[in-house]
Amino acid sequence: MKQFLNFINGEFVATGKTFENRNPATNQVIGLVHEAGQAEVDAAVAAARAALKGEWGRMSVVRRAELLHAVADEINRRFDDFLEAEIADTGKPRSLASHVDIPRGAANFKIFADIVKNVPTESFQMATPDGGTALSYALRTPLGVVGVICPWNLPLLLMTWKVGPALACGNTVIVKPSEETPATATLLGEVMNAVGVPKGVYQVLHGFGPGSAGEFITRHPGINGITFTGETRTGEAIMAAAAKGVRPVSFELGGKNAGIVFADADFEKAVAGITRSAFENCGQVCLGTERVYVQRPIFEKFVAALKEKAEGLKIGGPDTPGVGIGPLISAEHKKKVLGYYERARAEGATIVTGGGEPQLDGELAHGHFVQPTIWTGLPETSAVIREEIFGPCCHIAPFDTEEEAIALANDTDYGLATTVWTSNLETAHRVAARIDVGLCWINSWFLRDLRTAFGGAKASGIGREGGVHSLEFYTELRNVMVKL
Ligand SMILES: NC(=O)c1ccc[n+]([C@@H]2O[C@H](COP(=O)([O-])OP(=O)(O)OC[C@H]3O[C@@H](n4cnc5c(N)ncnc54)[C@H](O)[C@@H]3O)[C@@H](O)[C@H]2O)c1
Ligand SMILES: O=C/C=C/C=C(\O)C(=O)O
Repeated sequence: MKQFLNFINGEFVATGKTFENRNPATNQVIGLVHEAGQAEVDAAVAAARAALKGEWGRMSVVRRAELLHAVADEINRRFDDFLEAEIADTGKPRSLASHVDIPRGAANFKIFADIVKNVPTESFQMATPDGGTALSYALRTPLGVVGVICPWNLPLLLMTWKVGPALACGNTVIVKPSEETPATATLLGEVMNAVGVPKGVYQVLHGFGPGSAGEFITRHPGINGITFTGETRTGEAIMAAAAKGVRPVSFELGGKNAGIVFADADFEKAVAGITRSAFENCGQVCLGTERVYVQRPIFEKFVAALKEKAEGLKIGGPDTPGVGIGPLISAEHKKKVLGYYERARAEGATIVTGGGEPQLDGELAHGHFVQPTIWTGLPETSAVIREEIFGPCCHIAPFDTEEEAIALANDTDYGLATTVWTSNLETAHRVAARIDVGLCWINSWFLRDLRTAFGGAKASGIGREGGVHSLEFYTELRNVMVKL
């Protein structure tokens, strides 16, 4: 049985207190994960602190950048190892993991290795009251030891999206992968050792949230900042933990994203785009669309077209030929999603397609599969329209005017992402300027320029990461004033 060990101070550490890791496509146990306790967290914080005082803390930004490029190159050299690990942990289609998850795992190190070398800091000259002059300049210094708490939907991508800039800025990191997906974060420990990243710089502690490694990390006084991606309510708990010691937090949280399709949109592109945003990764993407608003003249045609697309998605495991949609991450999450399917039925939704479980056989018979599902006819107050489901489902409603579409899209506690489809650029820019989100895609979805600001407004997050924005969180900025 494969053992997923903690990675502390350059060593892989068993604790003997283990929990099962299962493949979501088969529900088979694929390994045992060694849960870290307070002692392991204390040891990791001490090692991270020592690394800051040692070779890593003295390292030039150019050398740090070289090491991060070497990490990216080693991920690419071991591409298949990371691919197999991610697929086993998530059950997602091989094509998705090989085109999105693993390539971004490497790219997230390269982009920040380059940014951190080339972004200047400010400097000013001033006339002083005594008739002299003064010069001020800014210095960026590392935040220190950063806690990185990760979700299970894009395990390597989302973990390295935080670790990349944190290390580029000279911090050390203690990573707590989701209990559902321990594999790629653990494998990255081998990469760090192989390329020569000093011990204690990158560490991995396995476990859960409350009463386990997650909480122990976020409450530890030796942690100087916390970056977290996960559910909004978890963010609230972590924010409370970070309050003691006034530690800064960077949050990427939940969403209930709208897709707005105007009658003048390129119809086929809009259908394809909403299909991806509703069903990719089995709907387990924070940026995904669970609320679709379609201008009335094309509403019926659009519903029929999305139904056809959803029913054309082949449900299966990572290597099922032509697979279009894989499993949900766990039996618990499947129960949650099916609960919403039932609530929609109970609230009188028109079930355009789906609403239940597919029948798969062989090794997939016990996987956590659900049908891609589309509803219409519910009021905006219904649970499936108010609450994040995080599954392959969406509700479609008609609208008449631009004003109405904006009001519908904004009527949510979340503010993460919107995707807008129109051929009128004036409409596109007007709508983008009035939607209360961190990310607005026009005639596209999940198109990513890593230099841009990424994050959510309202209950979807705190702060922005990406490009130079990551430096704002992962460094302290000191102003030095020199009297001349
Ligand atoms: N905004 C984004 O960029 C983004 C990206 C991916 C996922 N998400 C969100 O993440 C959620 C799905 O991921 P999930 O189910 O893993 O989220 P989750 O909040 O259940 O767990 C995320 C991580 O937090 C840990 N955790 C839980 N409680 C904790 C606590 N009290 N203290 C410290 N750590 C704790 C978990 O062990 C896990 O590692 C969805 O809501 C999705 O919208 C957001
Ligand atoms: O599920 C959420 C996806 C988040 C994606 C990113 O953070 C990214 O593309 O950098």
